[in-house]
Amino acid sequence: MIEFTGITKRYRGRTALDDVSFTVPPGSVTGFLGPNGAGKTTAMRILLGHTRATVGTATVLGSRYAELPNPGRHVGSLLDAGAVHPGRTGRETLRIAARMMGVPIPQVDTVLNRVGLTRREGSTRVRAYSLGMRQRLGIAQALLGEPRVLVLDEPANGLDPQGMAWLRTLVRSLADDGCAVLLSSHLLHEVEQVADRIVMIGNGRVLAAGSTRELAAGHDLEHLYFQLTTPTDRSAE
Ligand SMILES: Nc1ncnc2c1ncn2[C@@H]1O[C@H](COP(=O)(O)OP(=O)(O)OP(=O)(O)O)[C@@H](O)[C@H]1O
Repeated sequence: MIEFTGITKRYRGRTALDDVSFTVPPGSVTGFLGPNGAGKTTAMRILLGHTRATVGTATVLGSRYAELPNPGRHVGSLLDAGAVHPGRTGRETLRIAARMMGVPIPQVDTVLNRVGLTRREGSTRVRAYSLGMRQRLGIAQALLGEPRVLVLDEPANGLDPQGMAWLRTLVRSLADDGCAVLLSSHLLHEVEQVADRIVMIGNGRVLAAGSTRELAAGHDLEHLYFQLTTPTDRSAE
């Protein structure tokens, strides 16, 4: 379970999040939607203890992330797939993470296999990875500790159509096994297919939250999205 309660985040007078409250229940996928700059990554960074909220609390499994013993065993996250040492191989990257989390080393090959990276790709330095391969490695790292909560920021970035279909199946099966999954994306059609619930934010505020079916209400998510989010007039900037 993930719980955001009254989260406000201000950066030098600019409000990135404004009194944001929502939950992500276990056994579900919650799609986190909103235009560029809406505050999705900021909310996830606060949840994962990368930055502090100005006001409010964000908890995961009932505790603040920093208070969880060995958090990687409870919460898997993918925030920036590019933030991996380029000189290490995928397998080395995961082995280091496994040692830090106290995860048995054979689990490294299990997750590499689960994300569809071959043995050869696992032995390749990350600098030679495509965007999609980096994304898969990031997802492998998120899965390493067999967490009950997953926080994935735009995990479909760079994945080809097969990769996106694979990601949908993976995320669905994790939720069906009881995981609470929070997944941000701009790919409305993808989210519509996999998410049980939607939280839509704009300008740092929750615009809509509820079951995907109820929110789409006979239309599709894109319809709702355009109804709720007013595009910024960039020509005026
Ligand atoms: N470290 C920071 N310092 C100042 N402002 C920041 C910082 N991080 C984010 N912001 C601002 O907070 C707001 C929300 O940004 P955030 O990255 O959370 O949006 P997002 O919904 O994830 O966007 P995108 O879809 O483009 O990834 C933006 O106005 C952004 O410029």
